[in-house]
Amino acid sequence: MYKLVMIRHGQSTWNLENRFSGWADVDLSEQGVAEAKEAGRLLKEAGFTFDVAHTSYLKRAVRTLWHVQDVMDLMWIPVVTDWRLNERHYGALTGLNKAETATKFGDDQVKVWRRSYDIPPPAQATADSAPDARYANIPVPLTECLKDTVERVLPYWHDVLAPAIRAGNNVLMAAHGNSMRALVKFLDGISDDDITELNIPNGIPLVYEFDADMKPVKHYYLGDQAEIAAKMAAVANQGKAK
Ligand SMILES: O=C(O)[C@@H](CO)OP(=O)(O)O
Repeated sequence: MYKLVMIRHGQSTWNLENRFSGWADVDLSEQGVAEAKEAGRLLKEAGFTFDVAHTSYLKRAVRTLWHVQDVMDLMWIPVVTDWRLNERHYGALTGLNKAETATKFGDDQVKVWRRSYDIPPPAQATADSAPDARYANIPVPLTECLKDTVERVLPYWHDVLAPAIRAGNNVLMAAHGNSMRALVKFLDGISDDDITELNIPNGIPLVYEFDADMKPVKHYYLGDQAEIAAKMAAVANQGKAK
């Protein structure tokens, strides 16, 4: 049985403040650290182990991975970081409070920006003025819709993750709400309309099992299912005016 375990980072400081994060490199909150450790505990308890881990260039995902590795006593495994697992770029919304943005533009508009498949948030006027060495050789976007994110995440799946899993490696991927939505959309064949209702909770391991053709046969979240459902609903509600 081939498996992939994905995990969205634990709560970040900007999740806590309810701000659009995108490519802003914000760290985990105290709760986020606790969620990451608990994810490691659940994975260990359920008997998982990993040969390699993949994560983004953003510290909230990297640090989540570190905590999981630490709790699982797997700090020695190879870790690959890649910008293609980054969160969706939130354009000009980056840093804004989600509820305040909904008060200003309406819940429906914010839902379009957060969850529609092919309508991007307004673009940043210009690229960030301070060049960041990690992005020196990549096409940094000024905004992204989920479709744009799919277009960078899927090559990573086909060229890197799927071959590694198919070769017999136990792979762990620590990433973000929307880079995971991009991969899940593909794996589960979710339509452009239905993907608008999918929300990924922070810090909960999501296990995918595949057949020999790498077609998903089963997926499930590890942990208390009622708590997970509540966390997913909370993510959906972040974009509503208070
Ligand atoms: O702010 C973001 O970058 C993402 C994930 O935290 O938020 P949303 O759930 O609104 O897409």
